[in-house]
Amino acid sequence: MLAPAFPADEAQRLQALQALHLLDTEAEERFDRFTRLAKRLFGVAVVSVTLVDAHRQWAKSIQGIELRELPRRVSFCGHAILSDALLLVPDARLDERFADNPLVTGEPFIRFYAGQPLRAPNGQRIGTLCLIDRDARAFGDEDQALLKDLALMVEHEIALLQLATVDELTGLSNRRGFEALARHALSLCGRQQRPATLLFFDLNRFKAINDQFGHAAGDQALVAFAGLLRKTFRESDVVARLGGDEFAVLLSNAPQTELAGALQRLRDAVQGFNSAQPAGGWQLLYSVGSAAFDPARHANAQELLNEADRLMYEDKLSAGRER
Ligand SMILES: Nc1nc2c(ncn2[C@@H]2O[C@H](COP(=O)(O)OP(=O)(O)OP(=O)(O)O)[C@@H](O)[C@H]2O)c(=O)[nH]1
Repeated sequence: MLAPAFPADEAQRLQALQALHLLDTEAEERFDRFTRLAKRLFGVAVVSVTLVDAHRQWAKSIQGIELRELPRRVSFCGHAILSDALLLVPDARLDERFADNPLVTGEPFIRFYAGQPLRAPNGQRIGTLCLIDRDARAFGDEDQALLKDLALMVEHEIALLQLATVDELTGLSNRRGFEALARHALSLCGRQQRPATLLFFDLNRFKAINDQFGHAAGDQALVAFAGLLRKTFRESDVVARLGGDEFAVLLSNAPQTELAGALQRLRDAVQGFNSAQPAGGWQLLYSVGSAAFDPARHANAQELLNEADRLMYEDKLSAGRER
């Protein structure tokens, strides 16, 4: 058996995959309708929209078998993402890469495999739309063209999803993206009894930046603040622009001590940014409210958000009084 190689740009590939926030999410009709359709069109045993993660492949949508996750080592799709072309294996027993693969010699006894790579909006190959069957079979030009078309439609769906959940200006999650990710993170923290904290940020005197320096400068300030948030918090924290000059960060599994450290790092980073601004230029100022998640008090992410918003407002009032 030949374990799949790692693409030369694996780090960027994984980054593109993670930015989509699709891994370990619930099944969704928008993808299931494609796998159902493909299963009917091609008459194969299994169809999957598979994502190839660092050490595993994970199915966002799968029909025909309950097998959501497999080690990347034995993955057919791991091979398919190494090129833009369809990977066609008419009979796995006759292919030295797969003949003694445990998925061929044992359950589910794969014989036929066809995997069309799926690309993220930035072009990185993140997974496949793939067909699997327990019988060897031919797959002619027409079938190949049809599978490619379906894969393009799945890519389109992924791009739409990204448009709907990502803030175009800053590249952070937007409010809708934040709500989906926060729901997921909070239910995990609730179940595992791990702490989670929500930070609500609002820029101070932001309107003045727009008024004095123009809208483009206002946009730059939003992008700069987003960059500082991203740099300060962990990859696993949810960082979002909720709208206008409002931002939120959800830290999961972070004890209060770590929170204080992160807030201090942000203050330092913002101060560093401001002192590097030209004299007479605009400055980044912000207020922040922090609310610890308590499943007994917060029924959902919105209630946690409301509390953090209220505390942010108190912070803003006291900053105003100081001025
Ligand atoms: N440049 C730019 N401005 C925006 C964008 N979205 C919202 N705004 C502006 O952001 C401003 C937000 O207003 P406020 O929240 O009152 O701003 P503020 O001056 O920070 O007020 P305080 O929070 O009380 O200090 C409004 O003038 C909006 O027009 C954007 O994407 N780009």
